[in-house]
Amino acid sequence: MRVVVPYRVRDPKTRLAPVLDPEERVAFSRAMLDDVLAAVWGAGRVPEVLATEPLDADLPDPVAVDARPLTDAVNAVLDAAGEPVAVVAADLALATPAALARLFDAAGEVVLAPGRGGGTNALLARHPQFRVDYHGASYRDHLSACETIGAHPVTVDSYRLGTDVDEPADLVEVLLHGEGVAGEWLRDRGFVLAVDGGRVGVRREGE
Ligand SMILES: Nc1nc2c(ncn2[C@@H]2O[C@H](COP(=O)(O)OP(=O)(O)OP(=O)(O)O)[C@@H](O)[C@H]2O)c(=O)[nH]1
Ligand SMILES: C[C@H](OP(=O)(O)O)C(=O)O
Repeated sequence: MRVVVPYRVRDPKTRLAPVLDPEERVAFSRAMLDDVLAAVWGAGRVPEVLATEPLDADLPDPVAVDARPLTDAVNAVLDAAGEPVAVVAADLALATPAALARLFDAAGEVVLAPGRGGGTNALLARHPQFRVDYHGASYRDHLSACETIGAHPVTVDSYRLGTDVDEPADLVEVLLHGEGVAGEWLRDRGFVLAVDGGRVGVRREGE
């Protein structure tokens, strides 16, 4: 089984622009990538980064470069793989080896780990005809794709795999549940939990 981690190098995490400047979004995105890669290694697998352009820093992991949009780049891997392929998003800052093992070890022709808001945060394609269709309600689209090819989808119900960091509100989860460098990165830059009555958010000290 291969494990592919797609990663958008330039101008990542634009939905975090309200709280991070462009340079910070690059650095935070990279911290989350490092956490995901460490979790894949910890699960006993070798992660293959699928980057939109060459990464400027050396990585112990194989890096392939494909500038095509996410869906096309991942489907090109599936077209050529000839073996099961897991795809794990690089913004799963809560991913742990144990959480990923639930995906990697799950039985099924197509295993899906949905994210909040309808996305597909991670998947494992064993069925040779399965192809991805990311963005929008991709989880629903992937279920439909399974029906079209006659594959039985299995869903991994995981809080850690279900938490992709897209919006400022998601930073709460990283501060509370992250076990890697992304949480440290936020704390080092003054991000703290802000509890106001029944609401939990984040604020940046000094702001
Ligand atoms: N290889 C590749 N990876 C991508 C591409 N778009 C997104 N990704 C990665 O896929 C994961 C989920 O995508 P998004 O949540 O949309 O990440 P993003 O595009 O940086 O975030 P936004 O700018 O807020 O949409 C992230 O880890 C991205 O790095 C792409 O076009 N190619
Ligand atoms: C990869 C994509 O992420 P989103 O754009 O939904 O955050 C998806 O989950 O389909």
